[in-house]
Amino acid sequence: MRVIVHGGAGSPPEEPPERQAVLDEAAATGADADTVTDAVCAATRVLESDPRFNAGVGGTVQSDGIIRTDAGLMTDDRAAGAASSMPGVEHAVDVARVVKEETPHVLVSGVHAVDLADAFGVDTEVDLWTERRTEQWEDLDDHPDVTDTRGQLDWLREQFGGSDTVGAVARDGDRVAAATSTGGRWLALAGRVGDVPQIGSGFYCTAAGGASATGAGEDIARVTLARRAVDHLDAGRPADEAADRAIEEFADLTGSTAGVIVMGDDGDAGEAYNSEAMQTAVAGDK
Ligand SMILES: NC(=O)C[C@H](N)C(=O)O
Repeated sequence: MRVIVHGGAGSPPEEPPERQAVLDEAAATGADADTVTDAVCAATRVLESDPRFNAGVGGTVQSDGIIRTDAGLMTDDRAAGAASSMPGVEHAVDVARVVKEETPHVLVSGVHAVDLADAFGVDTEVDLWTERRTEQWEDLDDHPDVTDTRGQLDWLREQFGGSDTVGAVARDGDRVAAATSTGGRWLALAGRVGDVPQIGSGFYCTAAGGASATGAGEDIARVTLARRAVDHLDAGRPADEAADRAIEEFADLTGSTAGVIVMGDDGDAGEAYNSEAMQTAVAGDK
């Protein structure tokens, strides 16, 4: 089992060695799993539980002061599941897996996704707030009036941002899986959903390989970044080149910043980003 993980594209992170150690642990945990789906879920769960990353515990806060999580998961047979806008759900990737394996759908959102999580034994009502997020929220000069949507939007445009999303791609022989999980972007409008749970944008997978994207979610969705990277694998390009080309196309089309990890044939792992930083880790045998 070969696994690559990322901890989000963005500005240089605080505590890079400590973050790298968690990414290494996530990749190694995934590489020990029995199936590619178990691998990407296990790797992602490690990152969702670590407060340094913007996924699960430590996710970003939306404009109404609520942390909501999103995730997507896809395998080489084009089976996919995603879940979005879930308050109190640490392991969003497990809910994406429930959607993929237990429902006829590809995306379930909001309180209904939380109910689905609960029905299949995924923990809900988890406290996702960390010290850092509490301080960031309390340090704001003012807080938006949640009853005034237009006023909130004007206020948000000044504050909006985000990084530290997580993702994993695994290959074992012919089998491939890709997963991405996030708290979204800092102070996005309540209910905003980014690229992460959208097939082809935040995650994508075919028999040729898989990809997990991170960065400015609205721009990633506009160009379906993960799909672009996998299309390059499908065209026979090695993983690093597939990732590079996808990011070049993304930058040309949007002028924005993002990163992508890719796993192609025989556990060929690649990555590219045009943000200032993106930490990754690779583990397991080719
Ligand atoms: N940090 C990120 O990668 C954010 C994520 N792509 C989103 O827009 O929700």
